[in-house]
Order: sequence, then C-alpha cells, then structure tokens
Amino acid sequence: MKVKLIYNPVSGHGTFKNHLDYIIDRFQQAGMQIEPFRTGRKEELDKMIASMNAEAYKKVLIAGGDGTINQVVNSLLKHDIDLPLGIFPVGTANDYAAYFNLPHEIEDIVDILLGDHYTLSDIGLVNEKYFVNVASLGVLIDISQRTNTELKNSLGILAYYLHGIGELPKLKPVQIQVNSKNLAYDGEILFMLIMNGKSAGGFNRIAPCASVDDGLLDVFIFKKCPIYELAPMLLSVINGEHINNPNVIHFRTQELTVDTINEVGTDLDGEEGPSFPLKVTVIPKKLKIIT
Ligand SMILES: Nc1ncnc2c1ncn2[C@@H]1O[C@H](COP(=O)(O)OP(=O)(O)OP(=O)(O)O)[C@@H](O)[C@H]1O
Repeated sequence: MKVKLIYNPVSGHGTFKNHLDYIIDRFQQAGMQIEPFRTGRKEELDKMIASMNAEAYKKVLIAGGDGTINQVVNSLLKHDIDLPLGIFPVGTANDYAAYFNLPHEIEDIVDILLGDHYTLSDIGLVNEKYFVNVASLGVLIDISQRTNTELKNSLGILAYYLHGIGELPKLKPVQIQVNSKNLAYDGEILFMLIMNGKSAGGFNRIAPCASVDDGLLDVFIFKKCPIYELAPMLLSVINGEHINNPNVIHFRTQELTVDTINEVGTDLDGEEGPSFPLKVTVIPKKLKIIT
C-alpha cells in the first residue's frame, strides 16, 4: 500500500528533508511505500493531487506549517479525495497541529503516523475555499502577509508578531458588517478571527474554548479602540484573557456572513483568502486526522 508524503522544503527551518530517509525506511518496514512530493507552485500540487488514484493510497502525510496543510486540504477536497491525513508539524507556528498535541521528535511522530488512530476534525469554508484552523481579516493580516518569510523563520514567531504590532498605531480600522443567527454587528474593527482550532499566529490562548469537533466556529471581533487601549488588548490576547476585554466580541456559530466596502485583506491559515462579501460555514467532522 502506498502513502503519499507531501512536504514543503521551506516550511519552518527547512530541515524536514533531512528526515526523509528515516521516514521512508520506517514506513517500508511496516509494509507501506512512501511516495514523496516536494511542494513548489500551488498549481503543481493541485495537478499532482488531481492525478492521484485515491484507492491506491492508505493515507496522506503532510510535512509543513498551516499554509501547506491548507493548500493540500483544499486540493484534496476539490478532487473528492477522502483519505486519513497525518501531519509532520514542521512549520513556524503549526497552530492547527498544536491542537492535536503531536510529539516533537520525528521518531515519535512517525510512531503515531504509522498507526490508525484518528480524530475527526471540522473544517471551515469561506466562499469556495477551506480553512483548517483560522480565517482572519483586518489590518493585522495585511502585515503578516507582508512580513518577510525569512525574517519570520529566523527570528521566530514572537519577533514576527512584534514586528507587526510595531506598525499597529499607524493602521486604520475598517468598517464591517457581520451577520449570523447568533449576532449582528456593524462597526469599526481592527481585526477579526474565525477559529476552528485554539491557537493562531503562535498565540496558543486565542480560543481556549474552541474545539475542532464541536461543529462550531469561535468568532472574535477586535473592535476599534483608542491607541492607549491597544497594548492592554494585545496583552490580554497573549494571556488568553481577551474574552473579558470590552473591546472584544466573542460568539460561536455554524455560519456567518461578513462584508465591507473597505480594502481589507483576508487570510486562511496564513494563505491569502477570498474577497468580500464572505460567506463562512463549518463542515462538521470532514477531516480524519491521524493522532
Ligand atoms: N518549494 C517551495 N519554495 C518556496 N515556497 C514554497 C515552496 N513550497 C511551498 N511554498 C510556500 O510555503 C507556504 C506555506 O508555508 P507554511 O505555512 O507551511 O510554513 P510556515 O510559514 O513555516 O509555517 P506556519 O504557517 O505554521 O507559520 C505557501 O505559501 C507555499 O506557497
């Protein structure tokens, strides 16, 4: 039986490739043939997945960060391929994988990925595109997409966000309209997070109450606030206390719409997201994650 291994050679520190021989050997000894695919252009990944005969594969392994998982999952679902997914969390933040508490050592991860224990995971859908961990929009997003990947990888996630936060006072809030069965909001915001998992951008206390298999999305709206309230608000995010912050709205829902007339970037798992208006839904227990 074959196992597809899709790896991003530049995720995180780009060292995953040093483990390829070890991984191939471990799977071979267990009677499974690893078929590696090195990511490059998005179109090449999609072409390879489109050509896969799903029945010939036992599982798909993804080595990368959230962005790589996002691209692979979008292509698999587009081509109706429903195989168990294993994750080597070798990106910078690995927010989605963090949810599953995977071990850090490659040997221990392989032990898990050789097995057949699964956790079913919901997945979010924004217009035509899926996200596994978080959909976000607003001023911070534009910064994170502009921030140099090398800087991010060399300085680590904290420096990466501090770099962005340094620009915060210069940023303009955006007017948005949010509608769902649970809440209607029309006002100025700094940013908004729609969470499936618990952590985003390396902050692991963004949505401590979120669960990937509850059939719900946890939405956080960070409202426009005076400059002097910004630092306390960001600090409350780092400490996981923002749910009580008067500038933060939190609610749970199965679907919502978001619209704005402003130029606002959207982001799905660290990849560029669709344009407005946004229709966001959750598809319960769509992914089978090897845990
Ligand atoms: N061969 C390659 N060369 C350069 N970029 C690549 C290559 N393969 C994939 N990419 C890009 O890497 C990005 C995804 O990186 P990914 O998010 O997995 O890692 P990361 O940024 O280190 O981790 P995280 O998202 O957890 O912070 C995608 O935008 C993808 O287009």
